[in-house]
Amino acid sequence: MKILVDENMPYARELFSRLGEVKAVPGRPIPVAELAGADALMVRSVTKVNESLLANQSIKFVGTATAGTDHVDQAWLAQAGIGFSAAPGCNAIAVVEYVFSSLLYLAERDGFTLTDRTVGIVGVGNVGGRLQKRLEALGVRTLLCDPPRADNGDEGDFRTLDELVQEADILTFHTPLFKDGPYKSLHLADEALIRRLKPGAILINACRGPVVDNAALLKCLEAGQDLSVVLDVWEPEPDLNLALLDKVDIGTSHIAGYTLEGKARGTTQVFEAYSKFIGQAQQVALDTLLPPPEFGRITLHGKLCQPTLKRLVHLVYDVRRDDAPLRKVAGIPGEFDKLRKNYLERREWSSLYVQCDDADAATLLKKLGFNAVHHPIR
Ligand SMILES: NC(=O)c1ccc[n+]([C@@H]2O[C@H](COP(=O)([O-])OP(=O)(O)OC[C@H]3O[C@@H](n4cnc5c(N)ncnc54)[C@H](O)[C@@H]3O)[C@@H](O)[C@H]2O)c1
Ligand SMILES: O=C(O)[C@H](O)[C@H](O)COP(=O)(O)O
Repeated sequence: MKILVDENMPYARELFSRLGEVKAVPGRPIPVAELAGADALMVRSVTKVNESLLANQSIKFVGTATAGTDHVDQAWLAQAGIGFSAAPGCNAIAVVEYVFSSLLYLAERDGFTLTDRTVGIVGVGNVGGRLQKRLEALGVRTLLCDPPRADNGDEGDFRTLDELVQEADILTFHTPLFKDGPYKSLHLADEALIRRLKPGAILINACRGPVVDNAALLKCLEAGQDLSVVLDVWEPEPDLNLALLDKVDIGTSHIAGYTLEGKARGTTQVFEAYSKFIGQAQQVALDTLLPPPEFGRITLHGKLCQPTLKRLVHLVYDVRRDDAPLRKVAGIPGEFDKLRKNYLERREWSSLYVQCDDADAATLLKKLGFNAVHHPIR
C-alpha cells in the first residue's frame, strides 16, 4: 500500500508507516507523478483536491490534516467513491491562543484593558466556541454571530452580524470559507461592513483570507480609518498584497493553527480515520508523540492581572515572533511557504505548568487552558 503524505505533517511517517509505504511530498505544487499507484493521499490546506487532480488515479482515500475543507471538492470525491476525512477542531486551541497573544500585545501597546472591551465572534464552532469560553472566563463580554447554528436552534444568544458591527470593539472571524450558498462567507467583511466598524476597533481574520475583502480593507486603511488589524490569512495566498501587510498591525503567514499539538492532532485524526477506513482501526495518544516543552514549570506569586497574564501568554507564544519574519520576506517568491515549512516549534498553554500561591489565580489560569495548580509557595 502506498500512502502519500504532505511533507509538513509532523509524525505522518511514523504513524502511516504502520499501514504501508509512506512517501512525503510537497503540497504546493504537489508532484502529480507521485500519485501513480498510490492508495491514499494526506494533504494540508495548500493542495487543491478535485477531479482534475484525482480523476483516473488509484487514490481511494483523501485525508486533510486541517479544520478547513474549502480546498477539497468533497462532492466530487463522494461521487467518485473516494473516502474522505478532515481533522475538525485539531488546531482550534492554537488559533484561540494566537488571538489572545495578539489582543494582549495590542492592549499593552495601546493601553486598554480587555475586560473593558466587547469581542464579537463571527463563527462559533471549534475555534469561536473555545475563544468565547476563555474570554468569558477572563471576564470579557462576547457577542456571538453564527447563522447556521442559530437556524439549527442551537442554544446560545446569537446576534446578527450587524449587531456585532455596531457593538463590538473587537471583531474576530472564525467561519469556514463558503463561496456561495445560504451562509456565504466570501467577503463577509466587505467595504460597507469595514467602514461601519467602531472608531478604534480591532479586526481579526484567522480563518480564510477571502472572508475579509482585502482590497476593501486596504482602501479603508489607506483612507485613514481608525482601525487596528490582525491578519493571519490573506487574499490571495501565498501572494499577499504587500501594501496591505504594510498597513496591518500584526501580519502572519497563515500559522495561527501551527502549534505542535495542533499539527500532531491533525495528523493523528486523519491517521485514525484512514486506519478505520481500511479496517485496521487504531487510536493514538497524543502525549506519546510530543516532546517535552521548552518551558516546563513556573511559579506565580500573587494575583493574576492583565500584564502578568500577558507575560505568561507571551512566554509560551508571542505573535510578534511570526510577524517580523513575514515582513522581512513577503514578496519574495516561495518565502511565504518556506516560513510555514520551517516553522519554529510552538506549544500550547497547557504545556506550561504554573504553580500559583493564589487560589483564584490558579483557578483562572486553569479555565484559560494553562496547566495550573494552587500550591502554597515558601
Ligand atoms: N489560520 C489558521 O491556521 C486556521 C486554523 C484552523 C481553522 N482555520 C479556519 O477557520 C475556520 C473555522 O474553524 P473551526 O475549527 O472553528 O471550524 P468549525 O466548523 O468548527 O466552526 C465554524 C463555525 O462557523 C459557522 N459559520 C458558517 N458559516 C457562517 C457564516 N456565514 N457566518 C457566521 N458563522 C458561520 C458554523 O456554523 C460553525 O459553527 C475553518 O473552516 C478554517 O477555514 C484557520
Ligand atoms: O484549516 C486549517 O486547519 C488551518 O488553516 C491550517 O492550519 C492550515 O495549515 P496548512 O494546512 O495550510 O498547513
